[in-house]
Amino acid sequence: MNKILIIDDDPTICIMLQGLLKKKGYETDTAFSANEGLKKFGSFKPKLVISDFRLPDINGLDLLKQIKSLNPHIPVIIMTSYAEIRTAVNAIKLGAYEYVTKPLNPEEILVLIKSAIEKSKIVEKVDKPKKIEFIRGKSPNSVQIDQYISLVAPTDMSVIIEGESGTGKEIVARRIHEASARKNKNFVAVDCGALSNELAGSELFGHNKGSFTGAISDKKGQFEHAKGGTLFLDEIGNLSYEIQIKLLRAIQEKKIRQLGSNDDIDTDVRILVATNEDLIKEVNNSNFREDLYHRLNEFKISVPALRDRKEDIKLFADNFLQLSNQELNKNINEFSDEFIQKLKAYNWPGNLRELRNVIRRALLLSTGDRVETSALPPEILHYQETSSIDNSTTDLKLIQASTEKDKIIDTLKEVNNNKSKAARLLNIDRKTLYTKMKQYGIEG
Ligand SMILES: Nc1ncnc2c1ncn2[C@@H]1O[C@H](COP(=O)(O)OP(=O)(O)OP(=O)(O)O)[C@@H](O)[C@H]1O
Repeated sequence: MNKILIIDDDPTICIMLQGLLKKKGYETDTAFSANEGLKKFGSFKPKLVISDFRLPDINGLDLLKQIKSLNPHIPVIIMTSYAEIRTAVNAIKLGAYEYVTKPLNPEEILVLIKSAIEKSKIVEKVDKPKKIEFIRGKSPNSVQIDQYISLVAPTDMSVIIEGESGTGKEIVARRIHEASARKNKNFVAVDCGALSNELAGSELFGHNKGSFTGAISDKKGQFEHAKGGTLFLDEIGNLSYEIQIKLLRAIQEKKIRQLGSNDDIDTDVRILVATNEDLIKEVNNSNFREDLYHRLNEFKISVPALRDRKEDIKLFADNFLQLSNQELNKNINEFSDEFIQKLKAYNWPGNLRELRNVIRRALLLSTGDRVETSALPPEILHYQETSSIDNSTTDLKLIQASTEKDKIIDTLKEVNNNKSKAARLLNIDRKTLYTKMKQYGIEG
């Protein structure tokens, strides 16, 4: 039976989820704090964790990091409020499987849990990739990505795929693999964002029994699993300098060495990497090796943010509606015009992942034969009024506030939410930064 650990300090949520999951045949356990959750993680050995973001002791992101360092393959679903969507996006960068917004929708949870557990079984077995539903956009940006994919796929070139979280970088990588001569071999995706130094070495290159505490048996690395196929390294900027050196050697010499071994193993993999940082900046800051950067940068694809391809929103929304209809066994086939207008007005910090989630949830909440704006979360429904300013406004104070807010959000993103760094770059003190974040409703 599949075991699920629920972590939330709100007993009502725990009881609700426990009841729901038990009915569907899952075995569950609950914890009311992160520390209790970590303890139960060791003893209960769940197949999936669903955790609140706001916990009384450790915040959800730190808990996620700790869980991932114990088991990088475990799917973790983070529960959050809509106002915390940027944090949810960060959770995805750190390897969370998905986020769900409160109030929880039971059907949404069940659909996510089912697909997360199925997907984690695929990872365990390192199966052939599942056929993916890639939606081609029509905007000039999207058309160009498609052209780049067709151009680079048949070659064996390494590719850097850059773009914000949720823009579809992994899907682009899978598409490159599927259009390449390696398509009948494995596509192996490794989330480097969630790996500690030691784990990264063993995950990528494998290890021999006894090479470090906890290495109880020999283990093949993902390089070997991807033999003949494609290795996709997500969040590449997160790898330590030491691992970067090993990776460079693996690419240059086509040889790897398992941790604790003196023997070389030949490799034949195509490397695709993704990043949502500016890798050049990381090279200039000496966080990323320049030689590795140039090796990887044989070709670069920049996947645009959804807000920069708004012409595609209707197309993506229609496709996600069809997918959600299948997933949820529903049959609602259109949106009201106002619904689409609201989608176009919003700024989509979580990009396509957020759009897909919003559509799935809207479908769940819809009872008529059309999806109406009432099924939108308040953040999107009221976006124009609260979060952005009309281009035609002449109110200088409003313009100044909006620019300031955007600058703070961008800077925080740039420095991975490090408040001290952000304050320094913005030339204000930390206290002022916190006051402004509170004033503009920016989640930290
Ligand atoms: N072109 C596309 N066609 C269909 N679905 C897409 C497309 N691009 C993105 N998506 C959807 O958005 C979700 C996020 O995509 P993906 O995981 O590839 O993004 P990412 O940029 O790799 O995210 P992260 O930076 O968080 O790893 C996918 O699960 C998929 O549902």
